[in-house]
Amino acid sequence: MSDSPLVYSTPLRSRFRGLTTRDGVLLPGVAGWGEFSPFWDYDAPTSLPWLRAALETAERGWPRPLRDRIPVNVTVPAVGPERAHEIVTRSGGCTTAKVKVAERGQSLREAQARLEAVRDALGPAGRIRIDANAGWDLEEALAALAVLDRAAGGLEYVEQPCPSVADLAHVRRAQHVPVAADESIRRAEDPLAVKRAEAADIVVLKVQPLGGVRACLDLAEQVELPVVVSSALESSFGIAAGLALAAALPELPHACGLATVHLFERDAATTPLLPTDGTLPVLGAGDLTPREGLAGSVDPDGHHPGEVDPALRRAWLTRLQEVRALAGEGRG
Ligand SMILES: O=C(O)CCC(=O)c1ccccc1C(=O)O
Ligand SMILES: [Mg+2]
Repeated sequence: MSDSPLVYSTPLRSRFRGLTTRDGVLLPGVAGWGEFSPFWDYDAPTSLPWLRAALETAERGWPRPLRDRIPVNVTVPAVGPERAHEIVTRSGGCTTAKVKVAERGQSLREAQARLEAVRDALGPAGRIRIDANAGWDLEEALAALAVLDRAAGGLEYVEQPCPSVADLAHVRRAQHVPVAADESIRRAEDPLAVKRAEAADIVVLKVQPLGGVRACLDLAEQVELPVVVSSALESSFGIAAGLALAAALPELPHACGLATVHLFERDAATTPLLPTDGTLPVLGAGDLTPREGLAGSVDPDGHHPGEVDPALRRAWLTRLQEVRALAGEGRG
């Protein structure tokens, strides 16, 4: 195993979270390669749990799994109905779809058409959940949910309809679609506020933003609500950590949001974690191998003709150093 960090970078097949590319670092360790890929708009303190998660994977590995395959949802970005239909049809057998709604600059009609297309592709037995990424106020959420629940032929749940915990609680009481909390957990000072306010039926947990598999297991135990493990739009290395969490949870009643590697044009691993029969396999921390292209072989002139822009590679190594320095302070 190489002993220096590797940087990956890939175009996305569809715009996602306003992004058209995704990149990150793989950190080597005795247990395997850990992914560190905080979004570029996150500062060093916000990126600290992401580093803890990467170091857990690289140095310690993961707790013992209780299951060996994890049911996953196909993730449908805020695309047009034809593309949405195609994504679901080519999902690798997923019977649950998670559809992005409340996209800035789009109308409710566009979300409605997307949901109709997804229902058509899934058939009547499929499950459909939506993610509004906190894009609605309370009034908009209630109006949109009535329309979208009908367009989807029934919703499994709505993820983060509104920004505030108080509004999540209100949405939950005012209509029948169950509510899942995402940003209210991973971006909150106090992730247990959701539980105290009875603001959600389900919590979405993400390994990197929440500081690792073990930190998420602790949180799941405290919050006492069903968990859906989801991706932070990571390469297969980050996804494998999510699968390890899903595999270690005492109960897993819902499909997880870990089938996002299809959104990458190039994964960072030699064997991408794409679903078959609607599930992904649970791996060990050392089971994935970085693709050759990431290393960027050094030619005799000292140039790096690898696929990753040298300036991007330097930017990641600088960022890694910054967050590592912060982690060191915390310990001292
Ligand atoms: O849950 C999924 O199916 C995919 C993951 C996903 O939607 C996501 C990916 C990156 C950043 C935020 C989110 C989100 O759930 O809001
Ligand atoms: Mg979400």
